[in-house]
Amino acid sequence: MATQVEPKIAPSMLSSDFANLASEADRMVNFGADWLHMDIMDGHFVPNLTIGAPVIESLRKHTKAYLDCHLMVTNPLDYVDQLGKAGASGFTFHVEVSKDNWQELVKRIKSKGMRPGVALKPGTAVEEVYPLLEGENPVEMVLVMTVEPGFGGQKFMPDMMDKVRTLREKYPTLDIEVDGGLGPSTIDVAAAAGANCIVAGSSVFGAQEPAQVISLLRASVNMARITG
Ligand SMILES: O=C(CO)[C@H](O)[C@H](O)COP(=O)(O)O
Ligand SMILES: [Fe+2]
Repeated sequence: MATQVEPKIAPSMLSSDFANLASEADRMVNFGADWLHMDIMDGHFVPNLTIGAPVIESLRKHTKAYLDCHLMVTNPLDYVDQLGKAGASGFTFHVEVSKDNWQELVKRIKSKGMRPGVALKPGTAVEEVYPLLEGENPVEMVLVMTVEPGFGGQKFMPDMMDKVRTLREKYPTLDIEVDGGLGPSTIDVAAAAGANCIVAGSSVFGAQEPAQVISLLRASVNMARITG
């Protein structure tokens, strides 16, 4: 369906060469990335361990880019202050671990100058995020996982598009992000469902011409916005 929201193409730095993170970030911005997607994992919420606030702080010294942080951690509240200080731009926590404290989380995220978002795993019903969009202090983005969180390079789950469609119908101006298995062969269904923020790791970093993939992803979102 047609959307008024702008496309945001966010290469996932999980697929970058972590030993050269600053130059990888520059390369993606020069290729046309709007955001850089930073996957923060604690080895507990997901069976993988990646980066945390010290790496965000180091990267922030080298780039002005919007750092779209996806927190795959069991205790997101513990990360708010350090990530705010480190220079994160967006802070997206998982609904599965924040049912009891999301209001406090959102307030703290905003008070640290970051943009709050909520993510949901493939097995989580879309209705779970409604309260976070309707309260006094709503989140500003919903991230619909299209793979099980934890690793890059997995297969896109088309069944998740029902969640995207439902959210887009209910919230026409909401930023809806899809994450996992997005690339030239899967973008059209995600864009048609109403996703506007597109995370892509292996399809961008593994491409011969990453700039072409980024521009194709953007074109697909724009086309869906026009044709609805
Ligand atoms: O959150 C993630 C994994 O948990 C990543 O952002 C995601 O998997 C991106 O990688 P790819 O595009 O290769 O699937
Ligand atoms: Fe992610």
